[in-house]
Amino acid sequence: LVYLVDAYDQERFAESKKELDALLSDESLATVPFLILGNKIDIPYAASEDELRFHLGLSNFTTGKGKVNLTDSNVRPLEVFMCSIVRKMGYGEGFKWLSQYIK
Ligand SMILES: Nc1nc2c(ncn2[C@@H]2O[C@H](COP(=O)(O)OP(=O)(O)OP(=O)(O)O)[C@@H](O)[C@H]2O)c(=O)[nH]1
Repeated sequence: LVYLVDAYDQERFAESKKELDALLSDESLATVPFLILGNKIDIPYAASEDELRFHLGLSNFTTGKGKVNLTDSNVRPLEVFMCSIVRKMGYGEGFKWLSQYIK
């Protein structure tokens, strides 16, 4: 699952968190890897990765970038990557991270 959040639209972080929480607690998605993309970082004052993680309540839930083997762990892969769709940057790393969990 790829969840794209506008990192500049801070007023809607609470709404984003609510939607994300609903997806995270959906039983039919329990084993689905989650890639959270924080978009629009080309705009000054967009939230940083840490800020976004905090506002989405993910500070203690991300499972690690790079190659992390979670096969026997019962832990759902979840990571935050910052990106700018208009600048064509950042999301490649995110999708690469995600691809290791797709069989
Ligand atoms: N600066 C910037 N603008 C972007 C980027 N990606 C998309 N946009 C612009 O954002 C606008 C659409 O984005 P949103 O308004 O967030 O679109 P949306 O998700 O359909 O809208 P909501 O459902 O209301 O959240 C367009 O004008 C895009 O050009 C980006 O990486 N940087």
